[in-house]
Amino acid sequence: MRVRCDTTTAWPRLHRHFEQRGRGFDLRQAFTADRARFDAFSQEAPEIFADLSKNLIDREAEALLFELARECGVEAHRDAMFAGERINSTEGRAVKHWLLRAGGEAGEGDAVLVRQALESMLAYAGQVRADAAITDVVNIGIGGSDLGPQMAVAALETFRDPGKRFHFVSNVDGHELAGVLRGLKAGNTLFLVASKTFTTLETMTNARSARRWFEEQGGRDVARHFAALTTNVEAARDFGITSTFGFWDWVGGRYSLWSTIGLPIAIAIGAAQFQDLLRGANAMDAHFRSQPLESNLPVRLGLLDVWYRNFHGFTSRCIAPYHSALKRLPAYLQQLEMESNGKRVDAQGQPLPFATSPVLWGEPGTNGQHAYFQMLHQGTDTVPVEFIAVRQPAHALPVHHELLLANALAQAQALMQGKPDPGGHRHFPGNRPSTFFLLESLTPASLGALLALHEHRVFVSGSVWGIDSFDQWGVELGKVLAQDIAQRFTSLSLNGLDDSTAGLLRRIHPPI
Ligand SMILES: O=P(O)(O)OC[C@H]1O[C@H](O)[C@H](O)[C@@H](O)[C@@H]1O
Repeated sequence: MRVRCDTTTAWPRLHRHFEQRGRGFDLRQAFTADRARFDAFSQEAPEIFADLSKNLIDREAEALLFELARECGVEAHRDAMFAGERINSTEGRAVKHWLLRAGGEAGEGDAVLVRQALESMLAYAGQVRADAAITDVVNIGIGGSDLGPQMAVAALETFRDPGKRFHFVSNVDGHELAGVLRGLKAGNTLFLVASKTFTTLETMTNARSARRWFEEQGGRDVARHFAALTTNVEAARDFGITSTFGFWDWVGGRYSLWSTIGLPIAIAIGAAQFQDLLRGANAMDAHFRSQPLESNLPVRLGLLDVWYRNFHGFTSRCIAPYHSALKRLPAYLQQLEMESNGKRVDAQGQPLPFATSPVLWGEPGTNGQHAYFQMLHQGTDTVPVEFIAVRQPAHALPVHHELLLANALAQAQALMQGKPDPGGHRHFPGNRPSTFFLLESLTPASLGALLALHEHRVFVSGSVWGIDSFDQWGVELGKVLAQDIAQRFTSLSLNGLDDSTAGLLRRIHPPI
């Protein structure tokens, strides 16, 4: 039974605790008063060590948050997801992306389908890897059919087949596709058309243009040069693609990199490494399913997110990966969190009287330090920062890695400690919160664990808020209106349009 957070007994107690101890909380004093704070607020999880101690939270608040989670039924909700119940209630669907990485276990039903789909995808990836004529792989997809694979292929660059280049075309903006096509030869290119629904305007437009280009370039064998990754295999066949790799409606788009949507990753890193990616995620699934709330990293993070959003009132979170290969991680996490929890009603459609998803944003460090960290240190808003650092570099350049890690540590330290200066401009208030994630090295397994950690953390806050984290109705209206406006380019009609849209359209398309 799901219980919305604001109807629990823990909720008003958290409010009271925040007024008494949370609002004026001082990190520096907290460390002085509690020599065990680092240990109490550190958490080991598969592949990841997390230091939560530099956050504006005390043990009492965290204890109340665990009570909140219990009252909200977060554990039962989690178990319902892992039992395959239709917890995506507004779409009437189960949520089983975790099954895609449950690997190897004897199973039946969907588990068998998963294994077959994975085997055929990995076999195909192997063929492509062995095919020296294919030098360029172009993934055409958007949203979940782009962000996950693009992020992972970049993150795992050191594991990549050096004989192939990877391109990601997502935008309907023809500049993107045209720019990629310019450098390609039809005979050496494999296009992967990635779309869960196989109806998405951007992807279908790009796929049609890619096929036209392929034919115009004298490309023949469409079967060899195009593959489709989709739940709508029939539509892919109608499009003329015979190499199709299916998945299921119980895999949400933003949770789909573990499915056949992960084919570009599998081509890039090979079957064994792709299996490691799944294994790492699976280890985090096991942690999330089995650890008591008090030592459960996704739970601790998800509850901290609730504490910050609903009590401290923080509106955003900065993602600072101190690893340049994680450059697409902030964009990936934006979709994961903001599309999942950017909701203003609960699962029953009732308006929520409290805030939900924060804004996520960020860039790799140290670059961000020379751009917007000014605001993080001295701006008027408090923005919790999440550092992601990797202990072992994958290069042999001396000096760089120590400097990189020193900077990550120093920024977290500076945010917390601050620096008094009566002069004003040089004053750093400090007491600015951060979380520090440390991976031993950036591998398929640690990446898998990091991503699953974030999936489950988003699950936890969404669960406390009582929302359906697995639908995305908010993306529909713009799609419908875009079709209407696109038709006006030929109908030349402004009927029924608001004055601003009509005025702009007249400027863009003068005959209207
Ligand atoms: O994979 P597709 O069906 O093409 O969907 C691609 C993306 O577009 C949709 O509008 C949703 O906002 C995303 O959740 C989805 O990942």
